[in-house]
Amino acid sequence: STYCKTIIEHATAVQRSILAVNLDPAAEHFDYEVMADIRELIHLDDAMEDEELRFGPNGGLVFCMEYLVENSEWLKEQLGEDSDDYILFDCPGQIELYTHMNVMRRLVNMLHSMDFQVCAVFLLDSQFMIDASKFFSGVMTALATMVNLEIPHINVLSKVDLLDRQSLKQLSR
Ligand SMILES: Nc1nc2c(ncn2[C@@H]2O[C@H](COP(=O)(O)OP(=O)(O)OP(=O)(O)O)[C@@H](O)[C@H]2O)c(=O)[nH]1
Repeated sequence: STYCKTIIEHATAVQRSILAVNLDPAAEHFDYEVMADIRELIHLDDAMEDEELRFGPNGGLVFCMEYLVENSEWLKEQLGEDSDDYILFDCPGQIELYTHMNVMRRLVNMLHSMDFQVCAVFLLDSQFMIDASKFFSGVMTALATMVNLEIPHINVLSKVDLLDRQSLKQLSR
């Protein structure tokens, strides 16, 4: 969400129009306007509070994303027909959606079928880069996501500003 906010602010400063869509059914707040919000279709609470479904947070989130893909007409309607749009989709953070499930891949396929050119921007906490086991975990997670989604993919290190001097040295190394 911070990435989306920052890019939208940058776009405004350079007089480009970038739209945003919230695809996180559990989002509590974000500091930018969206053209569509999955929570209007389904909210995580709907899946967790339903007497029949009785999902926990993870199962509920997967259910919501599958519900979105199965109700693709809703998203198509929200996105409209303007082919020049540049749209940021703020996606949920649960990593299994990207590494070994196919729901986000199905979402990508759906966007492709609507003639969107889709690029993944993978945010990785820079803390992951300064410790050997976390480094491998972060790199392998990014790789699994690339293999799973099969689209152009940009890895972005976030929270670099929070690293201390020692960690920054480690990061450059
Ligand atoms: N200092 C600093 N804080 C950051 C940075 N990126 C994110 N944060 C903070 O980290 C917290 C989580 O960031 P979000 O952008 O909400 O992360 P998210 O992945 O959208 O979170 P979910 O809603 O769980 O999907 C917020 O308090 C942000 O202000 C960064 O680059 N530097």
